[in-house]
Amino acid sequence: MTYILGLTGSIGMGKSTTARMFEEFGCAVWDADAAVHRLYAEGGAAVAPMAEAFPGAIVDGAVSRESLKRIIADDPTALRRIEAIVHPLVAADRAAFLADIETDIAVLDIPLLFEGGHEAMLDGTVCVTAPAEVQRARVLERGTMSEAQFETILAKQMPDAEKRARATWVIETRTLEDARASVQAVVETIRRGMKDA
Ligand SMILES: CC(C)(COP(=O)(O)OP(=O)(O)OC[C@H]1O[C@@H](n2cnc3c(N)ncnc32)[C@H](O)[C@@H]1O)[C@@H](O)C(=O)NCCC(=O)NCCS
Ligand SMILES: Nc1ncnc2c1ncn2[C@@H]1O[C@H](COP(=O)(O)OP(=O)(O)OP(=O)(O)O)[C@@H](O)[C@H]1O
Repeated sequence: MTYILGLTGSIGMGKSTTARMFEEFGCAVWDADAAVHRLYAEGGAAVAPMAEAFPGAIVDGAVSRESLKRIIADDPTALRRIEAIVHPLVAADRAAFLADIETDIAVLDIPLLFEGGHEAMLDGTVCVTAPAEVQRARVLERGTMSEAQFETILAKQMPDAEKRARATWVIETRTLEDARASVQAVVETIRRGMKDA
């Protein structure tokens, strides 16, 4: 039996970094953002439907994130239409990953886990968190997003406090050492529970 653990947290809270730690402890990880990257790449399943809905978003046979960000900035309702195309394709990618699992724990890194109503398919959830000013500084330091783009994404996400309240476990991502210790504790708790069950 595989324990299916959802991993979430708001933008820049440390999901990808924490997901790699779960890998270090022997969990298989599926990353929703990485799935979107595959779908947007040349030959990816999202290219044709996106080309139909947003012809201006296609550059060199792939969906361009830079173009999409401009489209969303001009028309915030575009994000919903993008999601309607992308999310069913992401769900199919996730189902293919889950069909092939050989580890005792599978981690699904899903930015919009609670917003998307994915809890029913999960055995437990982890929310990664850091103070709001740390989050803002991390996202803006990356230099891939303007302050306005950050605000648009943030406004669409469930507040951090609500995510923390809904999660089975909360992991603070202020330091790598503390986060790694928390990941280890979660993995051990799950493995103990599986042995007892
Ligand atoms: C808006 C886009 C173009 C921004 O691309 P960019 O490369 O700059 O950022 P990236 O994809 O790494 O997203 C950064 C973070 O923003 C947040 N975010 C992304 N998409 C969304 C969304 N639809 N709603 C709320 N938050 C989102 C997530 O926390 C994500 O980790 C891109 O995220 C996109 O095409 N999103 C629509 C597809 C989607 O819903 N993806 C979410 C994962 S299923
Ligand atoms: N435990 C931690 N201690 C210190 N810094 C961290 C920790 N976790 C993540 N970070 C830093 O925070 C930034 C964001 O981390 P990461 O890319 O993992 O977040 P994310 O939630 O996956 O982001 P996004 O939602 O944008 O995809 C990175 O610069 C990373 O180095």
